[in-house]
Amino acid sequence: MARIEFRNLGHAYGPHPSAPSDFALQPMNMVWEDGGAYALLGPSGCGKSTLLNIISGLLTPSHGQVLFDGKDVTTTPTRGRNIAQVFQFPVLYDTMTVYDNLAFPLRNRKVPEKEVHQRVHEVAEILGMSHTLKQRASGMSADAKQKISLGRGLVRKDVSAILFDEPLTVIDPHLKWQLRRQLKQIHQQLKLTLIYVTHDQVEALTFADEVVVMTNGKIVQKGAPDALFERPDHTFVGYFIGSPGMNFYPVSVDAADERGIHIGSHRIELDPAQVSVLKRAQGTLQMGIRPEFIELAPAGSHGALEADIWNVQHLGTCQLVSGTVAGHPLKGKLAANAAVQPGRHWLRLARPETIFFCNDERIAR
Ligand SMILES: Nc1ncnc2c1ncn2[C@@H]1O[C@H](COP(=O)(O)OP(=O)(O)OP(=O)(O)O)[C@@H](O)[C@H]1O
Repeated sequence: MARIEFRNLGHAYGPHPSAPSDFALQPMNMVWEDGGAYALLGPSGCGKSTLLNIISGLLTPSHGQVLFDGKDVTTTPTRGRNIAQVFQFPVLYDTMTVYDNLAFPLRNRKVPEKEVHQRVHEVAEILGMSHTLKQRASGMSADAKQKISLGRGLVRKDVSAILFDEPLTVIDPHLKWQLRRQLKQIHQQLKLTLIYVTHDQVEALTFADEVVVMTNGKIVQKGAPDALFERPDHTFVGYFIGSPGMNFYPVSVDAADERGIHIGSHRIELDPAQVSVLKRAQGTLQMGIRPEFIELAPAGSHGALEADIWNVQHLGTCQLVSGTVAGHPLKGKLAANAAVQPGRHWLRLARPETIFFCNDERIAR
């Protein structure tokens, strides 16, 4: 396994890039630690495949360097990088048995048959495929074939990293959940460097130790799943992670007011320390609060505003309320036993978990 480092690495598909929008991947410095389990999460077109293809060597970056354990591999082709890849759709030999498919990457590297036998059985056991080893791949379901592809990615112990590009797309939802857990276990047992590309936050958050969130060719945060939820560094992370995502409100400050801020024409009281951070910031200010942290509050109380709630949905463990506050949309997850019905209610929006952003970047929590 390897430590992978990007040094000022970026990529533009067209010639002579100048503006940030010319880059599919904005120049960045970044380290993927040896043995780390990473998820690369972002919407379609944000640059995930470009980044993965640069690591695997399918694409040479237009800017900067890629290093594996300190060695510059920027122009080294894929076969010289010792990378295993698992794609969205099964890549295997239909006419071969499951055993021979799993053994292929090892035999290709001239691994002794005894070791092949041991490793194939180990991986088949982990994936729950031991009973199918003698079957031909051709007659198997799409799920089973993709499991074989996963196995082919996992079978070699000597790879620098294993790259997964949305590997569970064709898998049935129940099996998806099982496989995600298996992949996590495999990582814990084997300590492989795994990079898992997905646009599905549940997949990313359950699989990875560290989630790397991308938008518009830029990494906006790299962190543990709970950090992304509790302390998003960027409004995009607040919006993209969570279900529903964070609520955002535009904020203005008044030089003479040390204890409050405004959302439109509505004043909300904050701690003076928070107000002073906002006053020093130069740029567009926003307040972000996750639906999970909103609570009912007494009329006119500290940190609260009056909201117009037009829908209450009982979800068993909580009540999902939808409405508006100060003319902006609001989603809140209130306690299952909270006394709430459609109508006007005071809600506490400024809480210890509330985040303030300036020009989309977190400046205070
Ligand atoms: N071969 C190419 N030539 C020109 N532009 C490209 C090429 N491949 C990708 N792009 C552009 O680069 C940007 C990033 O694309 P990329 O495929 O890396 O995103 P992605 O996050 O992997 O998206 P998806 O999840 O849809 O695969 C997009 O704007 C895309 O249109």
